[in-house]
Amino acid sequence: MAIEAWFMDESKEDQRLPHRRNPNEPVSLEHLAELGVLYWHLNPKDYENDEDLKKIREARGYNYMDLLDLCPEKVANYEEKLRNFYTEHIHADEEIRYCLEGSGYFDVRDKDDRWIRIWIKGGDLIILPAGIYHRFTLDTSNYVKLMRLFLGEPVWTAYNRPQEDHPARKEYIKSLTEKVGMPLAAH
Ligand SMILES: CSCCC(=O)C(=O)O
Ligand SMILES: [Fe+2]
Repeated sequence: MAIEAWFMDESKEDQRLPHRRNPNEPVSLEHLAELGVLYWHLNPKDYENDEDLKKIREARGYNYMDLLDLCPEKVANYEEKLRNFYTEHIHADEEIRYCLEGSGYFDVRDKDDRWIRIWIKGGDLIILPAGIYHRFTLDTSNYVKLMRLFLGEPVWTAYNRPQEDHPARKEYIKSLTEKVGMPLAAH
């Protein structure tokens, strides 16, 4: 089972609705990989003893881990946090999120600045590269439990758009043009 992703419509309706275009315009995992977005599906049941998760963490150096249970009872300044999550931003580092329960939407910008909506459910682990514009919202189920992973001391600082001069943004743009430029360089 893989995640589902699609190009968003332009409607300003409730952010927790799917916002699919009509007809639906799906986005493949390959397209996401071109943007530097990586994905795994794991078994979230016994995550503390999961060998697959352990391998990914070891391979990528994710020594830090914590859990974020996104519900009003467990999160201080819940509404404000949700507002910040849905404000378009970048980070200086990767954003790594593993969905253990519930579901939600990660929106990322593609090369042409279109929003792609990625529907995360239990078992989905995604990595957003440093410097990619993105945001997050709960869906209509209104609940998600996420594991946050990080390499080293965690830094959660969000830099809201525009950030064209931020080193991570410049580095990300460069990584995209390098990927696109490769076939041309062969001539
Ligand atoms: C709820 S995790 C995703 C939100 C986000 O983009 C962030 O924490 O930076
Ligand atoms: Fe983020």
